[in-house]
Amino acid sequence: MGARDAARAIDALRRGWPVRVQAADGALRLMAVEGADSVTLAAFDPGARADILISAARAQTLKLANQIAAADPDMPVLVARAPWIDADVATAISDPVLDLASPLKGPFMAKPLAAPLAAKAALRLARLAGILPAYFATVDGEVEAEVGADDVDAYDDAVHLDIATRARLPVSASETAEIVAFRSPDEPREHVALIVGQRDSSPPVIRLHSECLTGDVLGSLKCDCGPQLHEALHQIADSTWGILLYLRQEGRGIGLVNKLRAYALQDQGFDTVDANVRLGFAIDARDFSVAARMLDLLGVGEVRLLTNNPNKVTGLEAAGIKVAERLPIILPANPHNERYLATKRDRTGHQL
Ligand SMILES: Nc1nc2c(ncn2[C@@H]2O[C@H](COP(=O)(O)OP(=O)(O)OP(=O)(O)O)[C@@H](O)[C@H]2O)c(=O)[nH]1
Ligand SMILES: [Zn+2]
Repeated sequence: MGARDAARAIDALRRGWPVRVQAADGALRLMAVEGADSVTLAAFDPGARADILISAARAQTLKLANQIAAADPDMPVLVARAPWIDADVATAISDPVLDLASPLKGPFMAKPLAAPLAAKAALRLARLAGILPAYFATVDGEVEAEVGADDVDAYDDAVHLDIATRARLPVSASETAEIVAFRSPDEPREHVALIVGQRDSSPPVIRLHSECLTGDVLGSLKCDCGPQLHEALHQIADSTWGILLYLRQEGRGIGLVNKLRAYALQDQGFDTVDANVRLGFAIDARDFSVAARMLDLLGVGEVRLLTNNPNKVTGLEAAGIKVAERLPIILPANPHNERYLATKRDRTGHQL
């Protein structure tokens, strides 16, 4: 059933219920380590035999990666269950934020993965669910939801997006603005576009803004999102016409809770790139084809893009939108986001 199965599996995982992930090479029965306690773990795995599936990056931190000679550096790793590994120890194995507070005891043993494709799909599913990429893993037993590796990919597919509704929305940057909401039958995040000014045949000034609750709403000084959002709206309002696409890609696509985990790691000295990697995620998990699909639905094929991020330009172009011009959007740093901006410049290719 495609994305619908992925949606059910995501819902189950977030509730701490077991799911089965199937791929061409086999299946895994899984329960998220996040939120598991002795009661739910005993129900999932009465014999206390479930192993623990973690990301390659986490295995590396735990010095487990070289126990298994994997040709693929992104291959998840299965940590063999030992009698002393309970829900708390499994949480410590999974969550790098706890490393300073509770140094890991070990020794941990990695064991071969019987279904590597299923394991990889399980980690993709964790990102979509916004949970830590770590599971208790068995093969047999009851589950709440079953999902195939292809279903996981279908869930992320922007093609099913459609315009749900539109309305006039005067905003402080411009009284001539219209909001357009987009919906996908497959997943609940609702992206929106704010069209500002009088549409004509010239390419609009566009900003792709990825959601940042802390910056956009709370005025966080750790990033540049809030000021960029307002600056973008004003630059768009000063142009003939333009569109702000507000994309529900919190935390560069890892979700709010995982972004806040990344912040906790930044409090311990890691930068924004290393924090993501340490959690077991890609440096940037966003897919800008969703923005291209939104522009498509708005009948826009060519844009002038407000960004410092070359990946946004290539992402849009790869999805068929012509980027006639890149317009920089640079704002003064503050003492709290200086390092973040420097990391974007030095490690993720932002042109700052
Ligand atoms: N994972 C993670 N996400 C972060 C962190 N700081 C900010 N973000 C997220 O990063 C995204 C910032 O998005 P944008 O400003 O649209 O993109 P950008 O890649 O900085 O590119 P620009 O167009 O040049 O601003 C938002 O989704 C934020 O929630 C962090 O330390 N870790
Ligand atoms: Zn931000």
